[in-house]
Amino acid sequence: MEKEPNEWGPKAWAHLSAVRAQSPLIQCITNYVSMDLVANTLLSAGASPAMLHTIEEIPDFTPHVRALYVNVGTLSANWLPSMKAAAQLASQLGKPWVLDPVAAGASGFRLNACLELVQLKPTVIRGNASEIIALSRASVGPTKGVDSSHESMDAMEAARCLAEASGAIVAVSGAVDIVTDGRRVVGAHNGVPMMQKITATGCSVTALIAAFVAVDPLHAFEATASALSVYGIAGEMGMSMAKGPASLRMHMIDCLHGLDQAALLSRTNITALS
Ligand SMILES: Nc1ncnc2c1ncn2[C@@H]1O[C@H](COP(=O)(O)OP(=O)(O)OP(=O)(O)O)[C@@H](O)[C@H]1O
Ligand SMILES: Cc1ncsc1CCO
Ligand SMILES: [Mg+2]
Repeated sequence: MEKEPNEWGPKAWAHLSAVRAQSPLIQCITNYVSMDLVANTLLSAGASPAMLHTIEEIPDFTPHVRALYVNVGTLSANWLPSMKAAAQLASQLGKPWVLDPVAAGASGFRLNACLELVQLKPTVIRGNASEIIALSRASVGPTKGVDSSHESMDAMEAARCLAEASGAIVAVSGAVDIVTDGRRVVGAHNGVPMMQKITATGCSVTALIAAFVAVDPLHAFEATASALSVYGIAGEMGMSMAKGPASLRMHMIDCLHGLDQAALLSRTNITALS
């Protein structure tokens, strides 16, 4: 899609600059597969990651973080109480927290856990299309007008309903990343398909959303779209040097770290979808 110059480039630059200037501390309760890439993505963006998940540490540590990230990728029964305790504390303290409902529909246990976490008022929920459709169906029932066989259209409607019902900003990643608050819908058109061939790029962009929301908690919708676009730009720039997924992973971290204002302004591609 043709890129439209609009106010989003300067917004995304302001968010990335604020993360670099403030280095917000982000607590990550994430899956074993993603821990390394999530921490390195946050560091390369200028944020400060801390992978603490033991329930005994939450009362001391969570009050000091700027945002919390919860990801259910390798969920087990003994981790769920930590996730819920940290989310509840973040909500009580007015700190933003972001949920990644990995494989939400894979089992009853996982779906129930995600529904319980949604009850604790995440600021943002980011998943792929099937995760958001599964979570939305389980929370609000089948979405109306789902006569489309096009997954991204279904996902947009599911995201809108989930956002309305939960009060969260909902983001769906894909060829075009969709972001909605239940009323507004924007699409972030950056990124390359090869990003899907690296495990935990989705987990990592959700962590980046947490860092962007940490520095602009009153504009979580804008911060979420900015983070998705910035991560996509790192993918595009990294792809020009990559030989395959493994080198793309490395180049994405380098490009996120080195991303300058000119490249970001010329590449940010966020448009209204409604
Ligand atoms: N077809 C595509 N074209 C461009 N970018 C894409 C495409 N598909 C995904 N992406 C980008 O890849 C990143 C990961 O999104 P994806 O939808 O693969 O997440 P995910 O399924 O949750 O991944 P994981 O669970 O492995 O972390 C996002 O930044 C998204 O914008
Ligand atoms: C592969 C995988 N399995 C559980 S979590 C995870 C990382 C991507 O979400
Ligand atoms: Mg995922």
